[in-house]
Amino acid sequence: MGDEDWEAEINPHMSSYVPIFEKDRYSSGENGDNFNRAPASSSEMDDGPSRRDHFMKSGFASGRNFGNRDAGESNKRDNTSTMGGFGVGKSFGNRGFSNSKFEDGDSSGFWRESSNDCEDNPTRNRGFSKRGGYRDGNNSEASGPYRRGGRGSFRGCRGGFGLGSPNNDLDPDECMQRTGGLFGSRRPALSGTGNGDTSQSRSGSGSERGGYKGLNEEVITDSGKNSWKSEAEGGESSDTQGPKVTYIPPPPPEDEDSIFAHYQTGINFDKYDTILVEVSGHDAPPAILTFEEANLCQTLNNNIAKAGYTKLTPVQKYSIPIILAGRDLMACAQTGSGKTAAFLLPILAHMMRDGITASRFKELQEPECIIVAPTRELVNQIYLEARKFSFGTCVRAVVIYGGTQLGHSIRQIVQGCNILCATPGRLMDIIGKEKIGLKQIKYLVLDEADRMLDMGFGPEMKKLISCPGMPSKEQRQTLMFSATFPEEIQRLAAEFLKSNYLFVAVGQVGGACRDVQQTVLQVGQFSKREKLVEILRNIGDERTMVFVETKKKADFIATFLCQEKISTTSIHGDREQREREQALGDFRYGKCPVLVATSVAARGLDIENVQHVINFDLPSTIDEYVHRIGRTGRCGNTGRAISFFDLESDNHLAQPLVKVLTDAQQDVPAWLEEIAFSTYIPGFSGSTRGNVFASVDTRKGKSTLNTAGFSSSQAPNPVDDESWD
Ligand SMILES: Nc1ncnc2c1ncn2[C@@H]1O[C@H](COP(=O)(O)OP(=O)(O)OP(=O)(O)O)[C@@H](O)[C@H]1O
Repeated sequence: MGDEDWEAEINPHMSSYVPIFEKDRYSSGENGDNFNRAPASSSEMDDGPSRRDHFMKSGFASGRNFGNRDAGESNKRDNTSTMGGFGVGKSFGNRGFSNSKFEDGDSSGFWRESSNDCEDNPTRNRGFSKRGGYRDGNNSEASGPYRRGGRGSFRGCRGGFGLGSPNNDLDPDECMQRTGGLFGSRRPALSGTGNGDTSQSRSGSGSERGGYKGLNEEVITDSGKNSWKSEAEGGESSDTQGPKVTYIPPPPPEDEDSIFAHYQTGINFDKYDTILVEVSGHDAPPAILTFEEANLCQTLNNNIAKAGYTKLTPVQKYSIPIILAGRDLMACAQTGSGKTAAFLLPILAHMMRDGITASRFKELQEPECIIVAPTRELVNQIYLEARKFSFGTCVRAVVIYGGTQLGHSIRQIVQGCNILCATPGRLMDIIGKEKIGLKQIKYLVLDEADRMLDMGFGPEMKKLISCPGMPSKEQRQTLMFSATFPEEIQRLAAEFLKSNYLFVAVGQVGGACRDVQQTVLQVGQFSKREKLVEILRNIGDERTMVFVETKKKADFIATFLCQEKISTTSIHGDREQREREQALGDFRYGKCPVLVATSVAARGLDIENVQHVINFDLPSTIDEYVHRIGRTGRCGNTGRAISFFDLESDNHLAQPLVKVLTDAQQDVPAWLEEIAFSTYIPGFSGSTRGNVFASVDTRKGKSTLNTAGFSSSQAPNPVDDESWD
């Protein structure tokens, strides 16, 4: 089977640009292997692909203070149902006008996009350097960071995107020929093996390239034609097809300072305590209030202290004792509120208590814990957290994910593996290759569980739990975490969990983080770019993520911003893994303050000091919106989210958006309320687009009618998955 969301099934010659500095760096080694280092170390702790943000910085502290919003609300510690005062949202209709200064810009300066998703316009005053770099009409290659960002950052731009008219679109095949020619001479220099081909994002047929594809996800076949390809038709495990992926991610730094580097909690961290928590299910153990109460071993406590954790977040207060008590758990808590540690710490505590044998080299490893998550960067992040908290213990965490050399994954595993962090496709591959046995599994964790169980990954997860050797749900502990949990997905999840699982809801299930100041602007399609530039110029150098709906648009907008001399990089499923990690690194470490991303970057990524999220395109579901804006305002820090609402295409989101804004006590523009009312359907129970999140544990029966009068939520529309592959 294939890999995870990030896996692009896209023609090799349509992969994205490689920034100049990357090329320079890679080409300095004979095979670029100064970057693609083999995992030579035998250290048990030294494997793992990529870097993490290691800066110690004070949190972003500007923005609104919601200090008094939750006043009087408090956690209770009932065993079965613990309620506080959160979520007393205003019903919509009672909001005034937004004072936004960005209301509905005009269309001047608009530069019309082709409706052709391929966006491969050949030329119009645009030429490209041999390496695919963007040149403007004056033939002057952009310099500095702009040059880097602009280097062919728009895939279609290799054939010339820029100001091309919609009628000038290249046929995808032609585009690929062009780009193939351009990149043919470049790629060998990047190869770790000298085979001249490092592309991890090849279209559908590659052994590791295509990876997992959910139903209806876009695939561009070798012939260059888009096609819809089900997971059964190809994917990562088809080793015989296509060129091998050779990318070996660099190991993360191993010094203690780097391992424990963290950013500061923000001014609103203490306000987490005022959020309502509801625990449902029978015989829930009481919450703990301090780390000491968890009674963890000394090494774990030391690691917690070194990580800078002094106080539990609500999801940790409730989840840790539940997991320590051996219960299955479905937990839903707002973005950036510490769900990762909420499952890692008790699992590690159990492992330490049970005295697992130190891992050692073995051809077949039998980990005690498997953690799956939907994107490569997210599993890598979870791995780094696991490595941090298991520091100084004999527990060995390993990460494997698609887009990297399979042999590298195997080498990491055979050195010893207690906790395996994996994307689904690579995990299934490794299981198929009998490098991982499942008999010892005691903990199965689904992070971003609603995503892991939806129609994209659900079948893969079902396969996982039915793999030979996998202990039955009665025999293992299954833990699910997310910030959103649509009802339908909750029902599916029950199949994975013991019937007496507990459900923890911190705040409103699916609610947005209140530390994010949300603004919705009415901006028509043709005014978006101008508005974006205006906003980014106002923002200055503050770290900003710009979400767009498609991979191609991500490149397009990134290139456009580079033209505007705004240092930008991009991340999406069509980029090679090395490029994605480079882009994320450039963003994390401040080389590029703007990251244009598809929804692949919407979930889980914990990047320090992201101060703004801009939804250039609104996503098609409200849950996706909640995850996207959750890239800012993390861990008690404040952030801002600005969303462009296009009357032509976003009306379906008006109702749930008003609901989310209201619940998070944000201003709701009058025009948005009007649209919400005009599109209001009594008894509305959700559609595949623009649905409203569930508000309770589904075992309680019908979901609670929320303040806006809607009730249910559904799995993401398959169409949305374009940006996830
Ligand atoms: N108790 C704590 N004290 C201080 N920092 C914490 C604590 N718990 C978590 N953090 C930090 O908060 C940040 C966000 O945590 P994490 O990534 O686990 O959030 P999350 O709830 O999983 O978010 P998302 O829903 O976006 O995946 C991380 O940098 C983490 O190290």
